[in-house]
Amino acid sequence: MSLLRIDRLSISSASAAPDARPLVDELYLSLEAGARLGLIGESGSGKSLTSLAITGLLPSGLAGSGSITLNGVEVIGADERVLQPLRGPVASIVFQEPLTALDPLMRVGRQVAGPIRRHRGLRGGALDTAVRAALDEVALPDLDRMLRAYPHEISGGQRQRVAIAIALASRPALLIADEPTTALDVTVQAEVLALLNRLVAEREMALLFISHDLAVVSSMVDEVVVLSNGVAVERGPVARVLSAPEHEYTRRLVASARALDNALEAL
Ligand SMILES: Nc1ncnc2c1ncn2[C@@H]1O[C@H](COP(=O)(O)OP(=O)(O)OP(=O)(O)O)[C@@H](O)[C@H]1O
Repeated sequence: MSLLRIDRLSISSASAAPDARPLVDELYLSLEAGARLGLIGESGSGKSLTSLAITGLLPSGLAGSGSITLNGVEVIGADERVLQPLRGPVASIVFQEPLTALDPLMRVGRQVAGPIRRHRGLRGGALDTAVRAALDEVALPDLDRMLRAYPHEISGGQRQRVAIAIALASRPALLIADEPTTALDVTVQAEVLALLNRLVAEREMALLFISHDLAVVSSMVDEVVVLSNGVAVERGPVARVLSAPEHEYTRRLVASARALDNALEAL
C-alpha cells in the first residue's frame, strides 16, 4: 500500500462556469514510504491546491473529486474526524510563508509545544525537554530567547526553521514542503534546504517537495511530476527530465531557468 496515492484528482471551483477547465485536472501520483517526489510548475499551475487537497484543507468554494489516500485512508469527502488523525502523524505541511503559518500572538515555545503535547502526549518537564530538542534539531541558536520570542521577533529563516520543527513534531511519515524557501534570501534558502535534506534522510520520511524552481527541486528529490495549468504533462527521474525534457512546457521551464542562471552569472 502506498503512503500517498492520488488517483484522477480534479479540483474545481464551485463558482466556475460548467464548461471551465478544472484547476487541477485528472492528476495521478503515488509516493511510497521514504520516497521523494517533486511537483514542479509555474505559478498558478495547481501545486498548492494539490498539497492542500492531500491534507483535506482545500479552501471553501473549491471541491476535489477522484481519490486521495493517505496510508489507505480516503481523504476526498472525509470529515474532520477522519482527517484529524492523518494531519500530523501521517502527513505534515511546511508552507511557503512562515509568518502566515505561525500564530503571531503566541510565543515560539508554546507553538512548538502544542503538537508535541497532542501527538506524543508529553507534559511538564518531559514536554519542555522535547520542545528544546525540537528547536535544537532545526539548528536554532540561543534556545532560551527562541522559546520566549514572538514570530515577528525572529528572522525569516528562523521562522521557517520553527515551522519545520512544528511540522516534524508529530513525526510525520510524509512531509509536504510547499515552496518552503521561496520567501527566503538565497544564502538562508541554501541552509534551510540542507536542513530539510538532512532531517528527511535521518527520519526516513517521504517528501513531496513543491516548487517552481528547478535547481531547488533537483537538489531535493529523485523523481518529478511537471504540472502545467493543472495537468501533469511530464514525469520521470529528475536528472532525465531536466537534461532531456520531452514536453514543450518542460522545455520552456528548463530554458527559462537556464536563461536566469546565465543572466545572474553575467552580473
Ligand atoms: N480559493 C480559490 N478559488 C478559486 N480559484 C483558486 C483558489 N485558490 C487558487 N485558485 C486558482 O487555482 C489555480 C492553481 O492555484 P495554486 O495556488 O495551486 O497554484 P500554484 O501552482 O501553487 O502557484 P503558486 O506557486 O503561485 O502558489 C490558480 O489559477 C489559482 O488562481
